[in-house]
Amino acid sequence: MPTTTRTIQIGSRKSQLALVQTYWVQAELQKAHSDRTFEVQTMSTQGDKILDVALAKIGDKGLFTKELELAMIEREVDLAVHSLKDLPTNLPEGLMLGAVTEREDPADALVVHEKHKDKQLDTLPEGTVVGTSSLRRLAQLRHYYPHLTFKDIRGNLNTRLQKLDAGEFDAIILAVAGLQRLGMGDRVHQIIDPEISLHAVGQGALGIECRTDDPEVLELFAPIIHYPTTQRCLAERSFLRELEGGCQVPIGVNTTIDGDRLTLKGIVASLDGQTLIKGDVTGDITQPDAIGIELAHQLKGKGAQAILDAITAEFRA
Ligand SMILES: NCc1[nH]cc(CCC(=O)O)c1CC(=O)O
Repeated sequence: MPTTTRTIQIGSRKSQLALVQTYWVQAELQKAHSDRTFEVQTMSTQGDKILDVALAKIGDKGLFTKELELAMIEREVDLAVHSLKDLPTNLPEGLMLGAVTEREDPADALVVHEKHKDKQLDTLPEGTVVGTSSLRRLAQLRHYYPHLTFKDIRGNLNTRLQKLDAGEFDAIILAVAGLQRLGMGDRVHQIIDPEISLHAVGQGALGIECRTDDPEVLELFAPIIHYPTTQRCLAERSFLRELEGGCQVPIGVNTTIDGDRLTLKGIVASLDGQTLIKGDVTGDITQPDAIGIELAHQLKGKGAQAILDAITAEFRA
């Protein structure tokens, strides 16, 4: 009689979005492995605690993941569910990206105050105040809509929506996926065309992090891994890693699959929105890392490094 089957502990941030995502993974794992028990443990991360400083200034590397990673290394939890976009491309020694689940729409959305409900990005009036904390969104939108005024906004999704509805902002930019997962898909006013703004690396996908030395846990992921999403996200993450950028640099991507070919489009933008360096690479879907590296080299050849160096210098100052 197997009376000592190990209970699998899942770590999660406490934000509403993190909890929805974690409970979804817990339920999927439970469905696939009815003989096992999965428990959720929640914890606050640095990124949840520091709310008064612009994200770009505190340096984002692992801001939302560090406490969870420590808990995994100390074996208090066995896996952690992240918005893949918040998971750094280089993980601590002993931890790995064990699974990527099926992606939601990875695009960004315009969400507007009621008074602008008949407007779109290109019809919002001069001086409209648009809230975003993402340099990537800022740089790309500034390029195409220089008449808009961009202002930093922090806090979880609900806080941001409250600030918008209270009139602190005329509009805000959020990930479509986050709104959909929280059952607020009706707040998506306009899905931003990838021709205007490329999304963040890993946006819309969940990444499950675990210990490299725990095959028992790794095996549990097989039924919830989504292969096309995984290959797309591995290419996106390889591109970002090669450019040595975190999620708070103006780097955007878009990936598509056609048969066994994967196309990765990428952009590196200057903060003022003046310079956009774009490119794309198509390769074999089984070689996502090589595709990402090739695109990074292509964009560096077109001047991307100078933009990234200037941004690093600005935020160190
Ligand atoms: N940086 C915060 C964050 N991390 C993941 C999401 C949304 C869901 C996702 O992209 O998977 C968001 C909010 C947002 O960017 O609007």
